[in-house]
Amino acid sequence: MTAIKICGLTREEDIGYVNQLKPDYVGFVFAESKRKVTKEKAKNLIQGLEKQIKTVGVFVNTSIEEVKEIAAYCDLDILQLHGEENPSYINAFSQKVWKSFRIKNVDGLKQLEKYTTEGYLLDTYVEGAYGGTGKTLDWTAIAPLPQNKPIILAGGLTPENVEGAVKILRPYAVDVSSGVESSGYKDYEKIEKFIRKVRR
Ligand SMILES: O=C(O)c1ccccc1N[C@@H]1O[C@H](COP(=O)(O)O)[C@@H](O)[C@H]1O
Repeated sequence: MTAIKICGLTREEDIGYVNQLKPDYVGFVFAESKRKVTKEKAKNLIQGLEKQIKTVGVFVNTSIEEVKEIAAYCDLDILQLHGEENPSYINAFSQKVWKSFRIKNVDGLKQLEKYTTEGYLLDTYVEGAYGGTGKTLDWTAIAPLPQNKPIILAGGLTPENVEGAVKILRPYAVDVSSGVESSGYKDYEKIEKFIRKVRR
């Protein structure tokens, strides 16, 4: 079954939503973003999270020392590196790493070959932005995905389009932030629908 990550949790309400709906992973953004949380806030939210839900910290070109400090402080399970981190950078951590790749077209998939990592996250290339844009990839243009790598599909997924994306690309996991928000906050109904569409 395709795993699900709900990214960009910022409030105690959000923790209540995911504890009920049980995605496999939830994400906390430590990079510059409208969803950015401090390590203290993230730790506090994580303390209220059901133990079976894995935690992912999202970082963009942060120093190794700072990522290590936040990961240990919040006891993160996975580090999602969403900037220009190079292949040697990702070997610095004891946690599992998901490296993000911003994809313009099928040629963008060549970047994955340079990295050996636990997960390969594909996000839509948007000029001047690192992620969380809500912009959708052209999935048919990048199909079929490399079968020898765990791919996490991200970028503009919504409760309406996720089923089609999974059918076309069969990723290991799907990752959503903007598509399950209303007025800038996580929306219970949208998260419920997103998870139902993936798992049915
Ligand atoms: O969510 C953010 O604000 C963010 C900021 C900087 C880097 C990554 C970010 N989020 C990740 O972006 C993708 C796509 O999100 P969306 O569904 O298109 O909004 C996803 O992997 C988020 O984890």
